Amino acid sequence: MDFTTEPVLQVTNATIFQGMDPVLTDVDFSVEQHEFVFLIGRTGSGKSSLLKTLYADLALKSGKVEIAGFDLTQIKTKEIPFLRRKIGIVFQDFQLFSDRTVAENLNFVMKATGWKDSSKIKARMAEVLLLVGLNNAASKMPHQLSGGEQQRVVIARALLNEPSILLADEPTGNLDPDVADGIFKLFQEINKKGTSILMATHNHELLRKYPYRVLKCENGKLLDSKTHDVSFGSTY
Ligand SMILES: Nc1ncnc2c1ncn2[C@@H]1O[C@H](COP(=O)(O)OP(=O)(O)OP(=O)(O)O)[C@@H](O)[C@H]1O
Repeated sequence: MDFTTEPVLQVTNATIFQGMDPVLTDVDFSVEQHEFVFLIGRTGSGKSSLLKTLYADLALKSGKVEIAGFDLTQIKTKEIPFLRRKIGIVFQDFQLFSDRTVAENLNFVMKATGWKDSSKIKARMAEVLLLVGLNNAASKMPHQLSGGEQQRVVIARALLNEPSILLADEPTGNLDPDVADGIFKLFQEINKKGTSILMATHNHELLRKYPYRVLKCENGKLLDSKTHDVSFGSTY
């Protein structure tokens, strides 16, 4: 557990690029430890591009980003796996291997992130599966699980290394409303235990129901509900 009061994420005067094209300019915001923040905006407005920049999938070419103790202006390719140990990622592009059991999926990530002791691996695996309410799923194949259960495994996987922040891109996107609600509540529980969450969503219901801070991508800028009047009516 980190007892400092530094923000877990600080973005200063950054430009977010896709190739040569700037998607968002003058991006300035920080996320404090324990904060839950929604990221909204129309399709194509730059939410995924911003999140991808934060976990160093897109290069930071301009401005400064400090996240989970890493400075992305200075980060070297070989350091990126260490960064990703401290950031939990729940993204459409980070799906489960369909030909491996849940335990094998988790084991793969643990091995890739430096876990060696098999009893510790087993214990941590059991812990994260319990946390997401799937204590009996270790030996199941992904196709034996519902969409919501698979998403819970993805979340369990993101939690393996006790990240200080979770980045989630539309984590409830393809789920029935009831199942989506359960997944959202799981994010809230994780947040209450101390992990910051930055979640991109198009789900108006969530925004209306939960008055968390909102960052909105609009016209190439990032608006912050802390300092702007951010609308999230049906028009975005
Ligand atoms: N791989 C890519 N190569 C080039 N341009 C891209 C790529 N991915 C996205 N873009 C462009 O970058 C801009 C921002 O897209 P991005 O995916 O970040 O938006 P988004 O807000 O996440 O959208 P959505 O809500 O549909 O997921 C768009 O103009 C998009 O066409």
